[in-house]
Amino acid sequence: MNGSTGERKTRFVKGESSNLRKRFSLRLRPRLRLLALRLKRISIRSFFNDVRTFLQNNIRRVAFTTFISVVLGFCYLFLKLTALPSPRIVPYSDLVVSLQSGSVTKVLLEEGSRRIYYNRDSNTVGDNQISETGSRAVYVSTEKDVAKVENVDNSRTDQSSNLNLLRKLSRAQASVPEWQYSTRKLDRDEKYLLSLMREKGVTYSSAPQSVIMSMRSTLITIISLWIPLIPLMWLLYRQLSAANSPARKKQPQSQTVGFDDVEGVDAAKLELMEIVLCLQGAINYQKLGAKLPRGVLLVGPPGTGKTLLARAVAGEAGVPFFTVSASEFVEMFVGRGAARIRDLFNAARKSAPSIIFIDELDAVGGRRGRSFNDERDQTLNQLLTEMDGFESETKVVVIAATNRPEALDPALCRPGRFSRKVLVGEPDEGGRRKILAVHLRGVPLEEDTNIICHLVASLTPSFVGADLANIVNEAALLAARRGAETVAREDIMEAIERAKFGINDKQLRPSTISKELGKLFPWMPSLVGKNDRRQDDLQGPLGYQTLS
Ligand SMILES: Nc1ncnc2c1ncn2[C@@H]1O[C@H](COP(=O)(O)OP(=O)(O)OP(=O)(O)O)[C@@H](O)[C@H]1O
Repeated sequence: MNGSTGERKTRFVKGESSNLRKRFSLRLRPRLRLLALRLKRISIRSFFNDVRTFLQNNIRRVAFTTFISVVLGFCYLFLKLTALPSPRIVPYSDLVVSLQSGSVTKVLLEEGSRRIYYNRDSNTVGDNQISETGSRAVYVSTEKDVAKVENVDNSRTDQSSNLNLLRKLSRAQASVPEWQYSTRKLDRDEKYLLSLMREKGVTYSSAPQSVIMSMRSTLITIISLWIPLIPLMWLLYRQLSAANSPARKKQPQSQTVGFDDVEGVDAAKLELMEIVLCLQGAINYQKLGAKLPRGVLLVGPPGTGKTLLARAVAGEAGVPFFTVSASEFVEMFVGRGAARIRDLFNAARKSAPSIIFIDELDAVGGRRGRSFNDERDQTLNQLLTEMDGFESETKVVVIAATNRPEALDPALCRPGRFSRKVLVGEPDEGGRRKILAVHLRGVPLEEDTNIICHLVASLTPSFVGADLANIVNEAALLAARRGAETVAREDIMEAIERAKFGINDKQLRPSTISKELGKLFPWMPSLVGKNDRRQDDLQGPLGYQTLS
């Protein structure tokens, strides 16, 4: 019986180990093979190349991180090397009681602080105090330990405990501080303390804190203060660096847009033409004692071409053009927006004659005192000051655009600032025709451009320049989707329909989408084939199978 159970056991163990081996071969082997393959593919040279390119791209960050790590490393080393066993901190009354009992041997009064260090005669220290002190006061018990060791040695009852005690003793001696106790001095008690020490014949002296120790405590204070401040500093740094980044620094742009590119806003064009002529010096306004208009405010609904007009002014005048959106001045930190306005105007003054264009002026030019946003008010004040600060001969014109002139602070619109307001309204039919002609310039049409312009202009009342530009673009895209060489009338009609009513249901039908996708990606038979076959309830949410 026993033999058979033993056999079964060995068979069972064998079976288990073979199972394990199977599992190993099934799970681990392929993985190991894959890992080996991957490791083979990684060449050391490419790895070093990657590291080099990473370092080249992030040299500043790497240098900064290394510097911080080295500094922290040094701090750690310094703290570690200068670490001394600290004395036990006790209440002031303990010092007085010890002095009275005559157990104090030596006292040091630290200069420049209220700290007092003292030592006691260890023979008079009670057992209860030793246990109380814990790890810090192991040194207090050194002599007692010696006595204990001797006793234990004599009796030779337990050699291992003897060894343990010896080890403990050596560790204790290594951590013996110069001063056993430390306390804080009480105000107006020096006289009593001194008289008590004299009376008991205690050795006392005073000394300044050692340089290393004062450095150590300063370092600890700095580190403990800075660590919680780091996230805040990081936030501040990011804000400031974002504000001062080269991308944000205003560079003048040379414009390639001219008045020929802006149509349907003839009255506004005429007004601005005068400024162009003044900047070019074609009109001698100074001879008659006139001043160059400081600011021009373009007012009108969105998409009517205000930005385009401002660009055209710069393009026609051939002067540097500084363009900003007023929302760029809205900063988190008080004073940053104002500083950026100052920078912008300084840069424009340096490259005068020049044009500054501020888009969406209402973002900073809203009435002051309406909100608690002090930062915005400061930015606006700075803008007002800068516009006042132009000398009469400085040829810098500020053009601003807004859709909400009623929201602007009245101080912005007074003469000398944005005194000239130019309305850029919705174009009439003739205007729309001209705008379409501008945008159809580079588009190959099946029919005559004039006919298309007339047709589209008549079908799009209340459309602005941006809408018309969008219609032309959509039509071209639809034609490209068809694979056509030219834009047909149908494409334009569909683009108008889309602009007016959005993309309709008919176009969104699954079959339509699959057909369109099939046309766009004819090399994907899976897409075309499956979609043609599967127009039933098994289709995906978009009416076609997934590409995978
Ligand atoms: N009068 C126009 N002539 C030609 N193109 C125009 C005209 N108006 C608008 N566009 C087209 O619309 C686009 C957007 O126009 P733009 O940015 O100048 O409008 P905006 O009035 O400044 O709008 P917003 O008030 O929203 O900033 C232009 O890039 C241009 O293609």
